[in-house]
Amino acid sequence: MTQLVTADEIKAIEAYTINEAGLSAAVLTERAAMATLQVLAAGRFDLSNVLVLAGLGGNGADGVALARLLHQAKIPVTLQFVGNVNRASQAVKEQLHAATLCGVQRAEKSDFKEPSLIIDAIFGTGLNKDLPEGLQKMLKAANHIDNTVVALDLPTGIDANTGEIRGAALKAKATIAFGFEKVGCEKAQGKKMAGRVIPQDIGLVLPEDFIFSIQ
Ligand SMILES: NC(=O)C1=CN([C@@H]2O[C@H](COP(=O)(O)OP(=O)(O)OC[C@H]3O[C@@H](n4cnc5c(N)ncnc54)[C@H](O)[C@@H]3O)[C@@H](O)[C@H]2O)[C@H](O)CC1
Ligand SMILES: [K+]
Repeated sequence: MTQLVTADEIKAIEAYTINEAGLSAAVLTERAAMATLQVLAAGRFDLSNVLVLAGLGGNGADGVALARLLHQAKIPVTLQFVGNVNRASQAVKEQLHAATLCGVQRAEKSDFKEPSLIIDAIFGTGLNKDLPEGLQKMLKAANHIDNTVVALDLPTGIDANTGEIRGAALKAKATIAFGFEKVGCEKAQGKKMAGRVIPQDIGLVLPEDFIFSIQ
């Protein structure tokens, strides 16, 4: 059975990796994007027209980095932000700068029927309240369209600890879990919404005395 973690645990491990081991968040974001590219390129997904839906925090930064890597690998990809990019984190803005210089195409609004694959990089472990109404409507509409979604870290709208749906959640065919699978992907509606969970190592450093709360 794969090791499961809570949101607090993964945040503590990430903080230790950044603050003690000295690997920056940007390094971890790049590792997450590279690990995702590896999974996508393994042949199980139709990469003929990829749409990356990016949020404004760490999950979004992963998505923008992935869009850059897909573009550099000559895979057709479009990047669409969910939310006002002017309010994005510094990490997202830095990723967007690099992606733009590489020539990554932006979309303001997409028809969710068009893409061969949708990457959910909107919210991850930082989800802390119900999704905004407008986003709830968008996700519920997307769930009714026959498309393939791969979620980064967690399906957007799923609580990392309880697996509950926070207003709405985007149903994924697969979820790429960075470092360790979040326990919410095995609980309540999280299990159904996450699809096949694929844990991927991103080089996190565990404190030597670290004890997982879920054995
Ligand atoms: N921390 C690291 O070193 C790494 C993180 N990775 C990725 O980052 C996310 C976690 O990032 P975080 O910024 O903490 O949270 P989110 O991106 O999930 O959310 C962004 C931001 O949005 C706000 N927010 C939360 N809930 C809501 C809501 N319902 N409505 C509106 N806004 C909301 C809140 O301020 C959040 O901070 C993690 O999942 C990984 O994908 C890297 O992969 C590895 C390194
Ligand atoms: K996500």
